[in-house]
Amino acid sequence: MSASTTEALQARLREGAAAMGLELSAPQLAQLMEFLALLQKWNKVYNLTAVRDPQEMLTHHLLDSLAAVLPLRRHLAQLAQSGAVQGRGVRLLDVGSGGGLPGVVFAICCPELDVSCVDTVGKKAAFIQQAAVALKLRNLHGLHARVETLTEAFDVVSCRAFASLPDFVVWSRSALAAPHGVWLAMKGKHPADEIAGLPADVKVFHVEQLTVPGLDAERCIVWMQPV
Ligand SMILES: C[S@@+](CC[C@H](N)C(=O)[O-])C[C@H]1O[C@@H](n2cnc3c(N)ncnc32)[C@H](O)[C@@H]1O
Repeated sequence: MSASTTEALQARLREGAAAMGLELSAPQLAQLMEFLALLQKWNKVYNLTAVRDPQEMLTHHLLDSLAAVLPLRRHLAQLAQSGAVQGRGVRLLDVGSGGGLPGVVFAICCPELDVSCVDTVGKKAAFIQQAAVALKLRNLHGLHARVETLTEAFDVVSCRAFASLPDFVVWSRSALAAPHGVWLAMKGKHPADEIAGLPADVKVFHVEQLTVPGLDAERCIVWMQPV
């Protein structure tokens, strides 16, 4: 990327974050830009995303993932207040993370959170490990596994563009900490049919509309918990 392209992207990132009311430090903005460059550089090798244009990567991947950060920060604050995770850090599992979306963005924007990105494709998990080293993110880990095989307990289990809500919760249930664990599913338009197909012991407690600057599309988070 040329210096002028990088500058223009950086300005759009800063403006997008500000439009969402998201406070990011200068080092966090720099890490997000570096992550974008890594995605661009390694996409051909690792086949991380079908999106190739850096401008589009910024809106469709970075800003789209950033839209979930304020809701996530709010949930982390509630979790801390509840005392459910006293004496340890909060752990998040990003399922089918691919090139690290939204997991890497969460790890950058929430340094107190320990983020594991799981994917069945080994080279994608390897890319996450490589990104953790390059971006000096000690709170980021790449796991090469099928989510169904995980048994470690995570306080938040997220996904974006992964599977239907019923498949997501059934496949990742063994990785959700009881009783306080929640699922955070990033979706397009309100997925009423998928919600209707959820197992009876999973409750949707909030469908949160999101606005992504520069993206003319419906977005929401479906928050769920076991009952
Ligand atoms: C469409 S991609 C989405 C990637 C990323 N979350 C994003 O928003 O760009 C779905 C990813 O899920 C992974 N995947 C599919 N089944 C899986 C499973 N059972 N466990 C873990 N990862 C899985 C695939 O390898 C793929 O990388």
